[in-house]
Amino acid sequence: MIDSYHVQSTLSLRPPFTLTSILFGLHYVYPAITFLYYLVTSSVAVCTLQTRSPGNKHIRLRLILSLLLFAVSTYLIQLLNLAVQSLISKSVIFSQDTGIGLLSCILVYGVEFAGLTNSDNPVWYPFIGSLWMALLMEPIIETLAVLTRRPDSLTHAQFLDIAIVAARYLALVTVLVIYYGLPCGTMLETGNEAERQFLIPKEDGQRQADTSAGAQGLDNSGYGSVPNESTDGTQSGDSPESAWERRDREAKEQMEKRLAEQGNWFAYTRSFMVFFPYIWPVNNRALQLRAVLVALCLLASNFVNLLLPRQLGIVMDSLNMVNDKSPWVQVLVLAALKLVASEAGLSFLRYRLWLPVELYSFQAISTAAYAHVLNLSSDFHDEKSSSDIMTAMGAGGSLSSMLESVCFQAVPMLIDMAVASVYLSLTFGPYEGFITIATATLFVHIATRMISALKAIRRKEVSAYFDQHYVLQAGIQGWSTVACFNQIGYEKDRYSVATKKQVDTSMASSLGYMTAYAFQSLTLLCGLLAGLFLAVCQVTNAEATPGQFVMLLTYWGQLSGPLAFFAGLGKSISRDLISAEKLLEIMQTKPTVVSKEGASPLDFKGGQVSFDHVGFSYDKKKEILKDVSLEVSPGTTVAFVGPTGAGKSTILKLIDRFYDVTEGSIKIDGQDIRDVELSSLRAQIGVVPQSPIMFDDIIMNNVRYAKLSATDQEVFDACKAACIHDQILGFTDGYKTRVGERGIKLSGGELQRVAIARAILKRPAIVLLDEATSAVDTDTEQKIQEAFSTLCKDRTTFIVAHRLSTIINADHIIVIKDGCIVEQGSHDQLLRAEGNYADLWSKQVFLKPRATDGSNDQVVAEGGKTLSVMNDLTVEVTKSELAKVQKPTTITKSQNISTPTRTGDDKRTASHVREV
Ligand SMILES: Nc1ncnc2c1ncn2[C@@H]1O[C@H](COP(=O)(O)OP(=O)(O)OP(=O)(O)O)[C@@H](O)[C@H]1O
Repeated sequence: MIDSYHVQSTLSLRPPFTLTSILFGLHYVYPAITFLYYLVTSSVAVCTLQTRSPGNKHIRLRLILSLLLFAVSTYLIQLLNLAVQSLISKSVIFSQDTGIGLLSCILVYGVEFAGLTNSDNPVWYPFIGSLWMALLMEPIIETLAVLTRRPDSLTHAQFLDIAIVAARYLALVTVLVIYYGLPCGTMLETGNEAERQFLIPKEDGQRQADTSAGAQGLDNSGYGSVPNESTDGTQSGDSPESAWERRDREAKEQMEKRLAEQGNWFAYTRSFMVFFPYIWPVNNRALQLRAVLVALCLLASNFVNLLLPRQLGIVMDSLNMVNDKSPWVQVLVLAALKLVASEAGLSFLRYRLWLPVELYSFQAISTAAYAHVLNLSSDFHDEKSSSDIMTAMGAGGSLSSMLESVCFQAVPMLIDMAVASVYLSLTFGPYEGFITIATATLFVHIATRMISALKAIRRKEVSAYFDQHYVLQAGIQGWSTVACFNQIGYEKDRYSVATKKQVDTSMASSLGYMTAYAFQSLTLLCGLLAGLFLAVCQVTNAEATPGQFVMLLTYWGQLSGPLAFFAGLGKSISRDLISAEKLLEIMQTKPTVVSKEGASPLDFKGGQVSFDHVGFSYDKKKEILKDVSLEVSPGTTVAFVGPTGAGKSTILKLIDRFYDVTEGSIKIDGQDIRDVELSSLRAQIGVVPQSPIMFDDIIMNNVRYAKLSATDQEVFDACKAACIHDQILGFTDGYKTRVGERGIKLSGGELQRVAIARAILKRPAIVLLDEATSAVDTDTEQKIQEAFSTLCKDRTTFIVAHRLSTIINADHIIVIKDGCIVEQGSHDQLLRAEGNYADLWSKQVFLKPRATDGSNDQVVAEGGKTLSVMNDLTVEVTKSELAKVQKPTTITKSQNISTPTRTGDDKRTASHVREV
C-alpha cells in the first residue's frame, strides 16, 4: 500500500515537460536557490567577520524593513486570494507546487527579514542578491502562471493576483533604489569620540572601570571594605570582577584580538590545528581504524533512525490489516531495530570503539600541556597564577568535546533531519516536507534568539556562583586570619549575601530557560499540529494509511532533540573555543630560557664564575642590575649584602638561568651559560631559596627529591648535616610525617633546614644560598654553618645573607646597592673602608639593657647607660668586631641601641634601631 502510494504521489508530482512543468520546477527551485544563496553568502559574511565591521547600518533601514515586510505579506495575500477563489469555486484551483512556492517564499523572505532586523551591522549583499533574484524570477513565474491559468479560475481573482505581484515588484524595486541611492553609512551621524560616550556607563564600562581601579591598586575586593548593600540586603551590582570573570574576559579579548588579526574564522580555527596531533591519533593505525568504524556506526544509526518510525507504521498497519504482513514478525523486526538503536546496541558499540580514541586525546593533550608548562620559563610563571594555568590546562577537554559535538552529534543529526524531511515529503507529499523544514527553521530561530536573550541572566548566574564559591573558599582557606581578627560574623554575612545572590540569579535563569523551553515546545507543537492535520486529511481521503500517521508522529518526536541541539550548537562551540583559547595561548608561548640548538653539556672544571658587565631587567623597563662585573675563583665563597630590593637574589637567579641576562654575560669555567645545555647547568647547581617550598608529601620524599636515587641513609646523613635529623625523629611519624601544602606544617626554621638537607643531598658543584638561615635560631645557625662548611667545601658558593656570622666567613663580600656593586673586598677591608658595608655592619651590632645577673658583655653607650651586646656571634667575636667599628662612647643617640628582631626587614637592615 505504502509503496503504491509513493509511486502515485511521486508520479503526480511530475507533469509532462510543458510550460506547466517549467512553472512547477520554478516554484520549487526559485525559493530553494534563493535560500541557498542567502545561507551561503551570510555564512561567508559571518566567517570573514564582515558582520563585525561598523558602518553597515543603512540610514533608511526602517523603510527597507517595512517594504520587505510588505513584500513578505504579499505572498500571504496571494495565498489567501487563491484560497478564497478555491472556496468560491468549491474546488482547489491552484496546484500543490503553487502553494508550496508561495509558502516557501514567505519562509525565505521571512528569514531574511528576521536576519536584517536582528543584525547590528547587517551585511547587505546576501539580501540584495536575493532581491535581484526575485526581480528576475517574479515576472517569469507570474507570466507562466497567467499562461497556464486553469480555465475555471476567476478572472477578477487573476487580476488581483497580478496586482499583488506588481505591488510586490514595486516594493522590491523601491528597496533597491533606496539601497543604491543612499549608500550605507553616508548619512549616519558619526559625532566625535566624546559625544559618543554613554552618559551612564554600560555594564562593560563599569567592569572596565573596576578593572583599571584594580590595576591601580584600588581593588575593591571586599576584604577590608564594607559590602555595598542595597536596601533589600543584596549586594549591589558593582561587585568587583571575579577571577572567573577576569579569565573569561581575558580569553574573549584574546580571541577577538586573534580573530581580528587572522581576518576570518577559517584562519582563526586553523590556528587550533596545533592540537590536531593530540586529538587525532596520527601515528596509531589501530585507533584511526576505530574512528572510521565509529563513523560507520553513526551512519548505521542514521539508517536505523529512519527505519524505526517506518517500522512502527508497518506494525500499526499490519494490526489494522491495512497490509498483509504478519504483526508478529513485524513486531519482532521492530524489537530488533529498537535493540540496535538502544544503548545496548549501536550506542554501546560506538562508545566502546570510541573510548580509547577519546582517552588517547585526553592523555596526549594533558601530557603535552603539562610538559609545555613545566618547560616554560620563570617570566611566564611569574605572570600567571597557578589557578589560571590549571584552568587553561583543563580546557583540553573542550577541544575534544567540540570535535565530538560537531562530528558525532551535529553531522548525524543534520543527516537525520534531511532524511526525515525528504522521507516525509515522499510519503505525505511536499506540504509535509515544507511543514517540517519551516518548523525546524522557526524553532532554531526562536531558540537562538532566546539563548542570546538569556545570555545576560546566565552570566549573572555564573558570576554569582563563582562569587559564592570564592567567599566560601577564602573563608575556609583564610580561617586563621578570620578567627584572629574575630571576623567570623562578617564572613558569615558575606557568605549569606553571596548565597542569596546566587539563589536569586539561579531562579531568574531557571525561569528564563523554562520559558524558552515552553516557547520551543509550542513552536514544535504548532508544526506538529499542522503536519497532523495534513496527515489526517490524507488518511481520511485514503491517500495515506494510519500506520503512516503513526510514523509521522514518531518522526516528530525524534525531531525535538536534534533541533534543541542545533539551537545551542553555535553557543557551545564558541564557549569551547574560548576555553581552548586559553590553552592555545599557553601552547603558543615559547620559553624564553632554553638550551640553544645543539648546545653541549657544561664542561665543569672547578667552578670559576665570572660576570661580565651584566645588566638585567625583569620587565625590560626597570633596570634591576647594572653593569655588574665580578670574578669568582673556584671553590671560594662570595657573600652579597646590601639593602632589601637591591638585586642580590636576582644575581643568584641569573646564575642558574631562571632568567637570562639582558646585557653582558655570565660564564662558568669560561663557558657562557647561555651556550650550554640548560639541564647540565642546573645539575651542577644546588639552591637553598629564600622561601623554600615543599610538596605535600612525607619529609623523606621531600628531601629525596634532590636525588631520586638516594638511599634512606643518604637522606638521614643530609638531614643530620642540616641539623634537622633529631627534630624530624621527634615528629609523630618521623620521616613519614606529611609536611602539608607548601610545607605549612613545618616552622620557618624547620622548613629552611629541610631545604638545606635537600641541597646537601644533591652535592652540587656550585651552591646558591639565598638567606638560607634567616629563620633559624643562633645555636642552630652555628650548627648549620658547620654543615655549610662541609657542603661548600671546595665548591663555589654564592650567599645572600644579612647575618654577621654568615657574611664574616665569606672569602669575598660584595655590597649591592640599586643593582650596582658599590663595594667589594674582605670583611676587614670593607670595615676599614668605612663605607656602606661598615655602616650596615655597625647597625647589626645589637645592644640591650644589662642583664641583672651581669651575665652579658657590657658596653657603655652615650649618656653612660650600661648595655649588653646582643648578636648572633660569640661574645669574643662580637667584642673584637665591635671594637673594629665603633667605640661604645661614639654610638649616637639615633642608632645607639638596637634589639635583634627575628623577622622582617628590620632584622635585615636594622636601620631603625631602638632601645629595649
Ligand atoms: N619576578 C620578578 N618580576 C619583577 N620584578 C621582580 C621580580 N623579582 C624581584 N623583582 C624586583 O627586583 C628587585 C630586586 O629584587 P631581589 O629579590 O633581587 O632583591 P634582594 O636584594 O634580594 O632583596 P631582599 O634582600 O629583600 O631579598 C626588587 O625591586 C623586586 O621588586
